[in-house]
Amino acid sequence: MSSPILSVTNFSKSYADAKVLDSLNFEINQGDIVALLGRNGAGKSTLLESIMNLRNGDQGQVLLWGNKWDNLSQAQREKISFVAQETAGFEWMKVDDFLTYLGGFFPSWDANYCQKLVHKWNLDPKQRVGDLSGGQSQILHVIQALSVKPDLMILDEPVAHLDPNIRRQFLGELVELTCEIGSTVIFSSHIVSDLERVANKVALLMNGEIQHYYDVEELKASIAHVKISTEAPLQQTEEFSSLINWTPIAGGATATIATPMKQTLDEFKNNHSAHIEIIPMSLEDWYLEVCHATD
Ligand SMILES: Nc1ncnc2c1ncn2[C@@H]1O[C@H](COP(=O)(O)OP(=O)(O)OP(=O)(O)O)[C@@H](O)[C@H]1O
Repeated sequence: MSSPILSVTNFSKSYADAKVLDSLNFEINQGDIVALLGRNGAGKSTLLESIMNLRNGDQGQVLLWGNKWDNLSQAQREKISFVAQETAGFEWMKVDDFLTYLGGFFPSWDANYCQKLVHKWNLDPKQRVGDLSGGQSQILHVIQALSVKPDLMILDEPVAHLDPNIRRQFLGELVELTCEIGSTVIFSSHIVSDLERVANKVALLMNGEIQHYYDVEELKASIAHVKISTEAPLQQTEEFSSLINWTPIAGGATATIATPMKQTLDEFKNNHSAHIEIIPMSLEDWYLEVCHATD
């Protein structure tokens, strides 16, 4: 088994009296593309910035390649890309000068790839960084992150301002990069449909902890809505484990389930003379249901 690239152990972080991260545990292996989900204010940026050593925790530790940040080698640090949610600075520089300047800090910088992305995503190399729109500025920082050809990429809502076309192209670049050089990626996003396209893991941050951490394909295969038709309203039964919700209706019940349930459903059908309809569910539906269940 490969050892984790990132391991966060028992990590807590408060701002004044408000505990945002609460004894959080989290690991990422090489080559994973992890989508970090959570409501506004859940603490996603705090977690990503803590991983980047931009925030001090109250307790616990963050290890990258088994080392605390201070013990990382220069070579390891140079292979980490970070795009913050808010980016500012270098407003006076032209796009191409800005990228050339930053590229100088990273030995693995791929200038040809960088130029290709600038062209592909229609940035004007001679435009001033300060004059870029919100979306263009995000593209610029995403290009910077990709051009490092990093081992580890940490992206805080990298696609929030991108139009759907560029969003899809960017997500494609992420996948290519992980295939090409084995990059590991963690990105936060509110666009759940995107994660189905690229992420192989999904982590849901709630109440200061990673409360759900799944392999995306396994999760997709195990979640479903079920509509159970019986003669009378049906109260929740013990037969179903891992229920996300259960609603009795006039002729039976509707439920959302979260584990492979073929055998349970068959047994239930026989025991209760019920008709069961299984309706596939998107990850977005799953996310909304899980959040709703905790309201
Ligand atoms: N520097 C700070 N000082 C005080 N409180 C802060 C600070 N930074 C963040 N917070 C608070 O911590 C909580 C978590 O914020 P954070 O930005 O990490 O959440 P998030 O999940 O990234 O949110 P969003 O999805 O809205 O970007 C919020 O309640 C926020 O107001």
